Amino acid sequence: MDNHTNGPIEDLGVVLGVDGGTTNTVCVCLPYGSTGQVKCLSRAVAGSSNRNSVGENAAMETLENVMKEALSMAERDWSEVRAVCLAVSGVNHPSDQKRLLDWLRMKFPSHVKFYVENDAVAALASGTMGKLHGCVLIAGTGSIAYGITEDGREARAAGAGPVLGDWGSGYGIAAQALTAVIKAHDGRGPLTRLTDNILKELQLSSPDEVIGWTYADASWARIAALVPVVVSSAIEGDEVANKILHESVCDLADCVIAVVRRLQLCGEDGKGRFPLVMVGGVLESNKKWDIGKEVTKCISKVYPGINPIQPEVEPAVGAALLAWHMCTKEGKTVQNGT
Ligand SMILES: Nc1ncnc2c1ncn2[C@@H]1O[C@H](COP(=O)(O)OP(=O)(O)OP(=O)(O)O)[C@@H](O)[C@H]1O
Repeated sequence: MDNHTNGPIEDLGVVLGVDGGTTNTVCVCLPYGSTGQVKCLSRAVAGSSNRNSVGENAAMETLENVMKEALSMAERDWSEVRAVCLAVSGVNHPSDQKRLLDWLRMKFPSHVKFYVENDAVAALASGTMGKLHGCVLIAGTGSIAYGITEDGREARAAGAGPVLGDWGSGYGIAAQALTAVIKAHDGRGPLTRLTDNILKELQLSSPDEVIGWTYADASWARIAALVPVVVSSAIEGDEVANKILHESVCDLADCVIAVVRRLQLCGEDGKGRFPLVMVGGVLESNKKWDIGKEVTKCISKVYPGINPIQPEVEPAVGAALLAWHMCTKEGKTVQNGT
């Protein structure tokens, strides 16, 4: 996005990038033809836009409102939009994409360019500054690995929810820790410091109360919030917590390895270099038990050419950069008079 001109910047309109999650939806507005560093004109936040969680109508209403708000905060209107990238969780199938594309076409003038994808794509673009090549691993409440080759072949692993094998996610780690507490209590498993540490965190006095706590509200994010307790228990030397974390590291690494293998992102000899963007609270660095670092170590035993990247911008900016790149390509076409 570097521009080496010194004169006034011509106003060429704006692009919108939307990162639509299960909890939050973020929309950023970037000036098209902006210079130097990525500089957002505005940033708006709304609730869930995952149609699987809130239903189709509510999801679309959220998307429309968040784009409207970002435009209004930037003092722009719909007619100035050049391109829109919607990267939304729950977009898993071409029919999901088509529904959103049809909807966007009704909202915007016909010259506007659209790009609709799963939210993992925006996370990848946030680490590669809009270039679609490489792999992204997301480990937050849930987990997913997504990869794309320079010629546009895509693959993903996990991301289907905890019931369908998203081990290594925040939910996966915390659910195993809670299970270990119950097993230790009823004699099926070894004693573990997780018991005292989790009881203290939840302000409960006995493992029996943990059962009531989980039934009271089994939302994935509430359970997943216990991961830092598992990490601190492992740092204290607890074997059960350490085993849970080591197995989770392998599960997360397996997701990336499966995607890289299917796409041959490292070339046929497995030694080529490729960007691996790492996103999500579980991969945040902890000095004494760094899950993200252990995952990259594990992957690099199989694929030594990984280039781990912690993005400096948020996924919504990644989505806006994808929209921006789409315009750039299109801009060249327009200048050529086609
Ligand atoms: N320091 C830490 N070390 C390890 N895990 C952490 C740390 N801080 C937060 N977490 C975990 O990160 C997870 C939340 O991450 P994040 O905010 O990226 O997820 P999310 O956006 O809610 O979920 P998703 O990406 O699945 O939509 C929780 O499981 C939380 O316990």
